[in-house]
Amino acid sequence: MALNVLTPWLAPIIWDGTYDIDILDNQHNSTRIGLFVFAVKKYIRFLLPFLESAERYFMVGHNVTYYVFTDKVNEVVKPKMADGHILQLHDVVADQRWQDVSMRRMEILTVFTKEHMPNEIDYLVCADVDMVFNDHVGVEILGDLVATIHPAYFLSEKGAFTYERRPISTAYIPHGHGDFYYMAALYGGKVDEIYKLSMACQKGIVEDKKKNIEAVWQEESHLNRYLVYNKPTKVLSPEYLWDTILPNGELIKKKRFLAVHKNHKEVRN
Ligand SMILES: CC(=O)N[C@H]1[C@@H](OP(=O)(O)OP(=O)(O)OC[C@H]2O[C@@H](n3ccc(=O)[nH]c3=O)[C@H](O)[C@@H]2O)O[C@H](CO)[C@H](O)[C@@H]1O
Ligand SMILES: [Mn+2]
Repeated sequence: MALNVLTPWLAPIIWDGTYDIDILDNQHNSTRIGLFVFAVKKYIRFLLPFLESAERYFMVGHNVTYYVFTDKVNEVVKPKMADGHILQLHDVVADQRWQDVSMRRMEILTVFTKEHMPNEIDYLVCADVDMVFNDHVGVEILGDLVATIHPAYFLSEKGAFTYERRPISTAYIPHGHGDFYYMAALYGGKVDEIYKLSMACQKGIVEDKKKNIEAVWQEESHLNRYLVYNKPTKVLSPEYLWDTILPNGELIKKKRFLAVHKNHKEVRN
């Protein structure tokens, strides 16, 4: 099985060994990078390990601003941070359903990528909080529009991708369309690109809600729909999103960003 390093539209797929970090670090010596994360309700428990692991592995030596959104600003324990790193804490409503918390991220992104972030950062990286950095994740992931291949589907036939297949949803992707199944737990890009992406996804989410439907994988379905018709300029291999319970781990030499195992029922209620 050959693992591709280039998409059919000639965007690089980033694996260990495809880039020289010294060259890239130099190119980005004044780049400002944001990391956007929600830690709402019980998910606050994941925040400190997430941030501590980010301090160890994420954009080391660069300017980083963490944008943390939580309903428990007063409970946040701040990690020890490197010089030039900033932690911004923002209040966000706690939706009852975990699906709504997860989708709320798109709405917040439409606001922040328009009003605050353009003056503060050049690139934004959006992540799930129930994750830990486990190896280097650096400026090699920066690009205009960047998405990560879902680690459960990197060897799958397109027909097996769990895109939204109901035409009534705005996230609908017809059979035969689409290139990869991307996971919403890590994506990013230039601030104005994430503004466009979040606007499109949020619009779709709202339209679906009006019709009383919810895409099969919530905002991940809308993200996939957007990326079928707006191709990412860089694609991250499953090195950048891995879960140790998955098969084919021997193909993934660097496991850079790992899912934390959780009891879904307990943590979501
Ligand atoms: C294997 C699997 O089932 N994957 C799906 C599941 O991912 P996950 O099981 O990874 O979703 P999740 O429970 O991590 O929720 C996504 C993120 O929303 C935030 N959050 C969520 C709930 C909450 O009470 N508080 C909070 O802060 C938090 O940043 C979290 O990491 O659901 C997502 C929701 O769209 C995607 O569809 C994923 O494909
Ligand atoms: Mn998650």
